[in-house]
Amino acid sequence: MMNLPSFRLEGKKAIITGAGRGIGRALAIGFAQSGAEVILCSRTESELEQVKSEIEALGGSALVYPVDVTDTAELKKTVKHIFNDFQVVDILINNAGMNIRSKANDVTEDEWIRIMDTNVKSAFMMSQAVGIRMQEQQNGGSILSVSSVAGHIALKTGVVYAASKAAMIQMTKVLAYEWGSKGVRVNSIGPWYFETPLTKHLLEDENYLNEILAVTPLKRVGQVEELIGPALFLSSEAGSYVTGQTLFVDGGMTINGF
Ligand SMILES: NC(=O)C1=CN([C@@H]2O[C@H](COP(=O)(O)OP(=O)(O)OC[C@H]3O[C@@H](n4cnc5c(N)ncnc54)[C@H](O)[C@@H]3O)[C@@H](O)[C@H]2O)C=CC1
Ligand SMILES: C[C@H](O)[C@@H]1OC(=O)[C@H](O)[C@@H]1O
Repeated sequence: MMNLPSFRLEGKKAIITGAGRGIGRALAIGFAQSGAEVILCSRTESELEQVKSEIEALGGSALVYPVDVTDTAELKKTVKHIFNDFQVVDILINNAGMNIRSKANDVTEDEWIRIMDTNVKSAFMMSQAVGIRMQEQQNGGSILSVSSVAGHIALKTGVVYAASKAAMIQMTKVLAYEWGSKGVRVNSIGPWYFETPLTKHLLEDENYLNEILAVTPLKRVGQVEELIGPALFLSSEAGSYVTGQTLFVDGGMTINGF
């Protein structure tokens, strides 16, 4: 008889950034339904309160910490506040992100700063602030960043966005390398298209959607609920010997078969 690994999160505390809508909201609800006490972070308090209400209606537990993750001082103060309230945090999900889909010829310095600050700097600063505390915890912790297939192959969704997501993949490897001995696992997931407020307008364009489906072996875009399983695997005991990896959740898109 083998000890089957658990995907359950009872007794675990999980911080999720960008938890107010889209992928972050789905992961927050899914992790709460898996037993975790979820700590909801994003700029929009009203969205977070709505997700908190949804989680509580399902019998789960959630707390709201509004924060702009691009403001490092505010981010560090919020993380300190969270640890004062919880003492231990077991899981961090770096999900907050954005995109401005400019062609390379048209990218402005402000666009570069906004995308890199939101997608990469915030993920590193959160990982550092939370990871330093996780290294002091008896059971370490798990950090999961939401990258993208755009960090692995060329897309037409913006060169700066792609660079930011590639940076997250490499950051994942080096943090895993440095923190493994302290029991902190660091991984990322790389989604292809999922219907969220970030992508809804794109996926409503029939021609654009057909282009996506033409390169997607499963011939459909993802549903945000389909990210919960991969995220749970990497964040729970079921993924206890996995670190430094990026799991592409992409309908097969990155295999580029012909
Ligand atoms: N939807 C998709 O097809 C894909 C999304 N992704 C990534 O998944 C993550 C979530 O994307 P979606 O849910 O689609 O986007 P979304 O736009 O629906 O949600 C983004 C979330 O991040 C939060 N956020 C943005 N800037 C913030 C800031 N400065 N401080 C705090 N919170 C902030 C927003 O409030 C929102 O809750 C992003 O990192 C995105 O790059 C990756 C691949 C595909
Ligand atoms: C697959 C990409 O990550 C996806 O493409 C977009 O246009 C959005 O920005 C999503 O991130």
